[in-house]
Amino acid sequence: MADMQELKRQAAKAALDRVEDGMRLGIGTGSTAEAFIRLLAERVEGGLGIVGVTTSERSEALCRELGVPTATLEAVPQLDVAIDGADELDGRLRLIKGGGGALLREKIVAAASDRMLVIADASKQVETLGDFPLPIEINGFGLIATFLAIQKASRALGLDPDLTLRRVGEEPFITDSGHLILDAAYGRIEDPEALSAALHSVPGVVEHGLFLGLATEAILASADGVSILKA
Ligand SMILES: O=C[C@H](O)[C@H](O)[C@H](O)COP(=O)(O)O
Repeated sequence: MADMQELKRQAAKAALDRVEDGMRLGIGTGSTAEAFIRLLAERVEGGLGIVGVTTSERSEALCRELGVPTATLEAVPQLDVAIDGADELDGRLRLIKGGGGALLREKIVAAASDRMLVIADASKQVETLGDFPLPIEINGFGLIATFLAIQKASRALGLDPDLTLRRVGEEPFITDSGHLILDAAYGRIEDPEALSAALHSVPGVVEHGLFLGLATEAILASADGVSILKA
């Protein structure tokens, strides 16, 4: 049976088949996106001409190391396709992202792209989102007030998440954009659209990891091969 990393690589490989010469690519973050970057670098070395806009300092560093050409989103503000992993996805291509803390840039890049292609091992597909704690990127100012406001907005929807400030060792995790992350364990999110609107109503929330109406296709790899989900 194929191991998890090999499944990620297979999904990434199938995504690479959709990349054409001259494309402007949004390049995601995480272990699956990293597998994609490594394969992409081989194609670039073989002469494929693309430009990538990365979604994290981590992906940017890997692209530079491997010779994948990148540009800023300021320089290339419209992209053909964003290719990125996910922490969870449902049958309607609604996603939870941000396990690696890159959700804000990932969402900006996905929204700037004509299409968003999700690459993942098939275990990421779920019936109902919410098993994976939802990452919520918040401003550091008024952390406790924002924590309480998220709790209140969630409770108004009948949800009572466990909220945990993400840390690296003893220190709070800081995103590439200088914010904090609260991981919100909801259990089941029956109405992601309502939760998204509720979270956006909290001023201290910069962005959350629910990606709704952004993904256009998912490539899911399992031991049985690769399957495609379309929006
Ligand atoms: O912030 C990180 C991203 O949203 C990742 O794309 C997500 O966490 C999936 O990562 P992985 O491919 O490592 O499972």
